[in-house]
Amino acid sequence: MHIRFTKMQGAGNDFVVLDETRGALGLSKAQYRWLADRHFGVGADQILTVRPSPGPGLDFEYIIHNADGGEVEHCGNGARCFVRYVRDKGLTDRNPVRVKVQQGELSLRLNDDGRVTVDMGPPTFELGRIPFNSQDLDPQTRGAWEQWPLQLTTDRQVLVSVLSMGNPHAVMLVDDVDTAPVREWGPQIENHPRFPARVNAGFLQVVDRSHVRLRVFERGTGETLACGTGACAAVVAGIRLGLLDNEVDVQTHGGVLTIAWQDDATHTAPVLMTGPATTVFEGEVDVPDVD
Ligand SMILES: N[C@H](CCC[C@H](N)C(=O)O)C(=O)O
Repeated sequence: MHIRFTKMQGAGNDFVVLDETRGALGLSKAQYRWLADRHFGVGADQILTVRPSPGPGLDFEYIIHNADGGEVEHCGNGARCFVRYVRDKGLTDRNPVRVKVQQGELSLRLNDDGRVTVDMGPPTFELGRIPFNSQDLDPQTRGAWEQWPLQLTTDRQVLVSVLSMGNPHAVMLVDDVDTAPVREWGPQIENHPRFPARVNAGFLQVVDRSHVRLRVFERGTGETLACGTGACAAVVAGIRLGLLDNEVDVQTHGGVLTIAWQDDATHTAPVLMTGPATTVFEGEVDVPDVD
């Protein structure tokens, strides 16, 4: 199948963007995986698809597939590229743009300085909705685990704060992200049996109350240069642990994301993420009928 695509990146998290506003491409999981493949395909962390509005009050539907071909609930860096794409392609002149994702709706605003601010919605802490499997735990232990951080047994005991930004995250505090065992522990946490849908594993170094460093071993992709939902999850965890103020610059290998969360006793305030979104090149390719 011959397709056109746009290559984009947000803080080094890179994407192939597909336009299905004039008709569905009907790609298979294997074809998404091929598009993401950095040797046999185009190469990307995720594949983003723009689809027509699914209903009133919404401008588009936003679909995300990981490099392993699996469809997922959310991609924060991708959301910033999404609004850059639909505006640059003349698919809308609205600002902000409202899009439907699996778990809800997002508002995406292109700022005058070229950065993009996304209202990522509120975090979710209820273990069953992350999802985090705690059925075998007695209610008292389970209740305690709701209070964070949770003990995970990998090849050693690790403490993680678990939450959802629409997609699942486990955030672990480390002294130095440069020496953190991301490649060793990332896959163990990603595939831990406590996470029936797997999980994105964040490694968070607190520099001061408004600056952190972060590496994320992403579910279905591996370590990326930046993870937008991971930056949101890490800052939310840091604020709830009393380590961070309510606006934080997150230094990733690919750039800086600014995350703001005005937490209160209900923990239901929306998380705002601001960062870059860049078009790298336009392309077209014959996607093979892989399976
Ligand atoms: N790997 C993530 C999806 C992409 C998230 C990340 N690229 C972002 O910017 O939020 C997951 O499986 O939930």
